[in-house]
Amino acid sequence: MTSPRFPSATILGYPRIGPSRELKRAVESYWAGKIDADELRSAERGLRLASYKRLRELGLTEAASIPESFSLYDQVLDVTVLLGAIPERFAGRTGYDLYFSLARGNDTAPPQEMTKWFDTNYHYLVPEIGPETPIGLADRGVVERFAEAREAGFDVRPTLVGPVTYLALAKAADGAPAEFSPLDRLDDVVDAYAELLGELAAAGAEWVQFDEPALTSDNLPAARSDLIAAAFRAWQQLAAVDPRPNILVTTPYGDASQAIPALTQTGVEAIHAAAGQLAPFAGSGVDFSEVVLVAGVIDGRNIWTADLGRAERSLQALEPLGAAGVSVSTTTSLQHVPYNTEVEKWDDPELDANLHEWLAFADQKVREVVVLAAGLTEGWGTIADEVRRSEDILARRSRSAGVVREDVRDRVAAVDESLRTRVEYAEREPKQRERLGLPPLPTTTIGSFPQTPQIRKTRAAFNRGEIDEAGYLEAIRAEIADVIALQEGLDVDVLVHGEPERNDMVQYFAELLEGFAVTSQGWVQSYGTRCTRPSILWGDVARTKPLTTEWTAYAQSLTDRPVKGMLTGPVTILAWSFVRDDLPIAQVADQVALALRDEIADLQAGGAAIIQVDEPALRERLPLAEEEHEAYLAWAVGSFRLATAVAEPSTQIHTHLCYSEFGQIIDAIDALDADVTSIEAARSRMEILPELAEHGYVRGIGPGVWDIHSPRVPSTEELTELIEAAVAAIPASRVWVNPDCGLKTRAYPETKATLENLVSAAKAVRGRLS
Ligand code: MET
Ligand SMILES: [Zn+2]
Repeated sequence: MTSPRFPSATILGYPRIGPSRELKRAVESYWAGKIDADELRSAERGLRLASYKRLRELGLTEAASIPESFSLYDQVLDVTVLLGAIPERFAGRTGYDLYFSLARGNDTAPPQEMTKWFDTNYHYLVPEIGPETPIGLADRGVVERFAEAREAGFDVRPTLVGPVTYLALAKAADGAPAEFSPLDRLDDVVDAYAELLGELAAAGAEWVQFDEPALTSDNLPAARSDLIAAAFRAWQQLAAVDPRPNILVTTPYGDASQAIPALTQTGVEAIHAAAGQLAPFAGSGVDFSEVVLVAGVIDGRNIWTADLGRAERSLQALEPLGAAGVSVSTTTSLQHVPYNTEVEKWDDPELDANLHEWLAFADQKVREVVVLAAGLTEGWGTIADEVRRSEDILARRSRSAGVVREDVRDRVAAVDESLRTRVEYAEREPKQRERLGLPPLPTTTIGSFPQTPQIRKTRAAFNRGEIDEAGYLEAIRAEIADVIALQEGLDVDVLVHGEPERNDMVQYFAELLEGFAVTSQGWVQSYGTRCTRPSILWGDVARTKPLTTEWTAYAQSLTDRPVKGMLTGPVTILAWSFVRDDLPIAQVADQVALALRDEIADLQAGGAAIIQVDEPALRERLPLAEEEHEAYLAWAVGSFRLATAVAEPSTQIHTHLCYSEFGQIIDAIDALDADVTSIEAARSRMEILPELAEHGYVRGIGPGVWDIHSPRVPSTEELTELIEAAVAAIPASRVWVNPDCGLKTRAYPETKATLENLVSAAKAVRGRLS
């Protein structure tokens, strides 16, 4: 076999939302009926071509080096449409109507479920596959986009989710037999992909990329060894298709070591993995002589300027493998980082200068890849200046003020187990019961109340300097007063202040703590048209002023009912930020935990009887490799406990988790040692409860009875049933009644109506208990 040439430099994927979120605006305008389908089509096309042009300018000039990684909404949804694997409730729909119905539902059909993509904060739409689901080559978008690019003068590399990963992420369709697994349909998917390969070859595609991150995860329903065996079979079959383009199979996110030997035997021309996972195969006997190794050396998920010297060494370490070729790439798609640091301006001039050189967003990362590829192909001497420059930046970064603070380091070093330990729950419980005097099945909400357009406008006006601080504080106070009055009127037992002062539950804290920077343009797609701006944790974390006490105290001054203090926990603050790479994560987490600990101490001193510390990201960051679970959960749980163990026995600590399949982390949830835990449960109709009961979880639990992801108002009867299901599984004395999550994305009409029903339902069940 002759070894086909793979471009020396590439990336696995590029952000697609648009540098100024143009895609978001176009799609939302289409939904709102402000632009028509033709206008949306031309907006999409414009964005794709602009990306290719930009990537070429940045140095991806070889044929097939630019990935065609655009998606209008989600890359998994794209494959569902490609395969025509459409659940029956969407029958008869086509085009944009079908695509967006699958994503968002319509009058008659609820959307496909959404869940997190591997260990990232990106959400994909879960395919629903049954024994009868149609699967074939139903859509030619991939081929059309290749032709569109070629017509505009770009030789791109079509990129799509691979067959095994697609099915591994699917769930069994409703009504499928119990023993059915979506992976049973692998042959059908492979047939469709084989046909696609033929069409891409006919269109002139030289390379095509298939992403198979499922092969790096132990957290999927199928065992990793089964996934690797399935991939071996699928890729052997696809490699046998003739004619076809050359195939690159990628294995981003987790550790691909287990999958690599099998992939080398399939006949595909190129394999991508992180360089550090490839190098240990030197001398292993695995034969790489027939494959090109596309080595991930630039981290696709962090935002730090790379150490090019280190990257150079990790590329050199691949030489002994004797591969048919080595190319330079990113570890993952760049869809997880913002576009370009150059458009940022940080408010502190010193930080501004520093961060610009310390940070690499997508465009800067493309440059790093291109530089390294030049070193690899033209000799390392040719990039010596760039390597030195990157090393100088890293040296300056490590010496910069605020990166290391002795006071913070000393305090973390002095932490011992006693600081993470409260007295026994058995001792806390009666004290809290007496102090709070709550009825059985107490009602509460998760924290945020609707963020009305009015609040958003006020915040924007404040940020633009159009209203002064006094005016802003007054507006927020008025909002808090309304929310307190509303909850009292509804007869909710434990109140919240509603979080109107928070734009985002992580950014709010990042703005107030030392060691963080927030961006103004650093948008990253979370799902569909939703984007977040992750904060950047660059230095040692310290709390130099209270974070929330003022709002909580004000809210409490308005009512005799308990108002919960409301904080975001250390794991979630880290998970939804870009975290420094120069300090072990466990220490970073403890720094954040100590800052929160001081806040909890202040809230407590101010009289707060209940403090909630949210950890919705606990499950999301569970490492993909099973052998790393224990270490992760140890620091995650440890940091939560360090923050919260400052609470007196009579102070009730709540936590809130959502979006999660809890099974794998039930021990960890227990180990958090919170007095009350609220969890998402409505969508799964309380499925989690028997599991919790079996586990022997003895503290308070608030299974969400209201799915807040849609504006639907559940009836009192429906809510009553769910509460009854809860008290059937768990002793009533421990059950709390609350929604699944915060209400900030909801509007007031459905919020009022549902809370009214929720309080009535709790009272009805309460009445039956006594
Ligand atoms: C994603 S979890 C959200 C928790 C937060 N306290 C809220 O109510 O919005
Ligand atoms: Zn939540």
